[in-house]
Amino acid sequence: MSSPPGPGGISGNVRHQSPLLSPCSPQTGLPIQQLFSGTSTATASPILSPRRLTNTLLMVHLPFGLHSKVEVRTGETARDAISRVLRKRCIQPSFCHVSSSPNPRDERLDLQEEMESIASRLPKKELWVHSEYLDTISRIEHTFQRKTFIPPQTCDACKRQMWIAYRCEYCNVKFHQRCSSKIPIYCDLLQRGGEEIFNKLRILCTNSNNGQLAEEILTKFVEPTSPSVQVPQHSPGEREIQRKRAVKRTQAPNVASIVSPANPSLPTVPYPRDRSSSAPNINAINEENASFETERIMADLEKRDDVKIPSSSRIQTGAQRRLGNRLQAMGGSPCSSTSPSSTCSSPPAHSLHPSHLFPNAMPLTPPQSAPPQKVSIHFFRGRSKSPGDKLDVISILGRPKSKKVLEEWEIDESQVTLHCKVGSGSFGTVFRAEYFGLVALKRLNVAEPNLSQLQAFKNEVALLKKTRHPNILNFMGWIREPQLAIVTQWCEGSSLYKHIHCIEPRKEFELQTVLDIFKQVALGMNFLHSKRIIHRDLKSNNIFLTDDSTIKIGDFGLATVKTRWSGTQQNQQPTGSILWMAPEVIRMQDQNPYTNKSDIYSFGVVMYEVLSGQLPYTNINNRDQILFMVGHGFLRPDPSRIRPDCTRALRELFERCIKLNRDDRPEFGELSNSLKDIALPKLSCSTSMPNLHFGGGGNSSDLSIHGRDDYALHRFNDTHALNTTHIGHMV
Ligand SMILES: Nc1ncnc2c1ncn2[C@@H]1O[C@H](COP(=O)(O)OP(=O)(O)OP(=O)(O)O)[C@@H](O)[C@H]1O
Ligand SMILES: [Zn+2]
Ligand SMILES: [Zn+2]
Repeated sequence: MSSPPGPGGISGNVRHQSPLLSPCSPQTGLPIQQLFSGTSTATASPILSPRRLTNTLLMVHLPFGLHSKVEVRTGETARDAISRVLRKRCIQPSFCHVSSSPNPRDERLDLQEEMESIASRLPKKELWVHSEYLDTISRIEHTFQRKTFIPPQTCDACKRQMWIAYRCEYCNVKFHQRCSSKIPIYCDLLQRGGEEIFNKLRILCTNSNNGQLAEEILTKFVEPTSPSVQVPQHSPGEREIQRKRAVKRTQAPNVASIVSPANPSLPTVPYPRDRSSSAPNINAINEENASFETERIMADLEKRDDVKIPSSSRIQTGAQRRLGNRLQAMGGSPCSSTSPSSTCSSPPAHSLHPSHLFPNAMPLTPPQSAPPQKVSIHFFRGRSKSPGDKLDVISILGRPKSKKVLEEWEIDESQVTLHCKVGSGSFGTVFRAEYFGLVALKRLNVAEPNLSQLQAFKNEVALLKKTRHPNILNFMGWIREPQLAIVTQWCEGSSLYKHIHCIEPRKEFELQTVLDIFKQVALGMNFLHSKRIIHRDLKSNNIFLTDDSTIKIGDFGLATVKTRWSGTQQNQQPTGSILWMAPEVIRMQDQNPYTNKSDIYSFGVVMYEVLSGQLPYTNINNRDQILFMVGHGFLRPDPSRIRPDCTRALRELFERCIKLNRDDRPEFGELSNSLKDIALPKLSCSTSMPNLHFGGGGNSSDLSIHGRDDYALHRFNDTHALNTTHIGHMV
């Protein structure tokens, strides 16, 4: 996999300028002062140098307000050490220089020098990587506006048509809300063009270390009509665009006035920039213009001997090129340097490069040290919203009330009549309701979903739509306002949990019924797994028994929502009910411990509930102790509690499902077949184990919070103690 370059970077298949090379490159023609690029030097060979760590860390301040700690390694040059950090963040080293002060105009450091000796001279152990150039042409955050596109346009991420979507006012990247995780993290201001960027680049040309770069870009992109550049013949359409663009230029404000030398720590160029100074121009002509310009410049650059254009760029479409940074042609290194000291050790942030946008796109997560708000959902508020506006579902997904257009499977809540609250789980509250018949409406506990939560919700809804199976609870739609909710088929017959643990007098299923329940659950789960859906919360509470003796599995899907909803806790702590959690889920050592096999484990616990008529570990009042012991394999549901008429084959299946090592557990397909093969003795139950009629216990008062207190004890976050005398089985 080739790693994506950062702003101004080039893609991985281009011969790169190693940071090991010296600063004077005849190949690129870049100025000598660009210390990060250059030709080879005899000094500093980190391949041969010993890599002893000195235990010293330097704080390195990076462009875009990022920062990072850099390990000082014996024998490593500053160029190698800092390049490594920059590439991780998809920032092109050749556009940067380093100094020991926050002022970009202060003296630069010689990057041939070893980090160790530089560090010894720095009292505060701090370095600054400056790039006035990058800071002028890009920034870390976009400014998104929700827009209606008439006629529809193409999403830059998924390439599908879009009518209502988002567009960055500055770089013109446009995308469906659902595609937001695939757009680049850096906003490419050159995409917008215009007088402002033109002026800034002009100032850079004369005043900055990045002067030559700025000039190249200025002549190649922003000022195509400059006399130094041959302008190819445009079509009549292009000429019209050029004409309109010229008009726009004359109207654009003179940004020189925003340059403020008042603060001595700031350079005399707009650094940092003031972006509120001019109204953004987001008209379509600009977009088209950017596209023509980019394509023309790319074609022009391709003819140059000293510039290597990545082949991926040649086959890009106009839209991709708009997103891709034309600067990639101007020299620099790909992320995947051959230098052993400059490989990317962590997933890079988004860059402007199109290859980053499309396949293998990473979620829109800021680099570790980036201020989180910069890429947060708050950019989706748009400027037109009043400052006090709360970010809620409506503001993100909202449309004018008068023109309510429902999306696929979306239900208008005014069409639903709520009857009563049935109960609440870890991530929502369930209501019995009426929507063309009885339904269950689950309102999700989320007042202010962030973008990834909303996205997760929509993704989950897309999954729910695929689930049509007799043993899977029917999904009927979702509700946007006033609160995110899902609507499913109603199960009058109540859950397996209530049948086993709550409804009095306690009844026990006939063994044939037990087998039937297991078979149906296994069929439903096998179907879910065939659709690549992991339930993650399979338990007797989520298995419903209907009047016609059919089992329905509910509460699957929304799995991502279940974990993401808990925000930053996501990967540190399992959420939900602990008794059904597989040991590997409890341990949470993997990034994602949920697999088909963790569902199988949960099914094993359900088998235990049905076969023993009780919950596991009811003798242990301490939840942490249960977690610790189950997680380490010291405790498991006690097979000796299983009813005596249970066949050996069934018992063995149960024991396989709860194996500590998940590889030792079966899949639901195999389990289904094994259950089919189980033959029961003719007289399987005593008079103390009456058959259960699925329809029993199913009136609306039974459906209230009946049994919830009992059940709540087993939730992960509950602090009550358990108080029964049955024992768990120590392994
Ligand atoms: N489709 C349905 N028909 C009938 N009752 C339902 C339906 N869906 C949920 N319920 C009931 O509503 C209550 C709350 O369900 P909910 O899914 O919110 O919690 P849970 O499954 O117990 O816990 P969690 O969601 O944390 O796993 C439960 O008692 C459940 O049996
Ligand atoms: Zn899209
Ligand atoms: Zn942008």
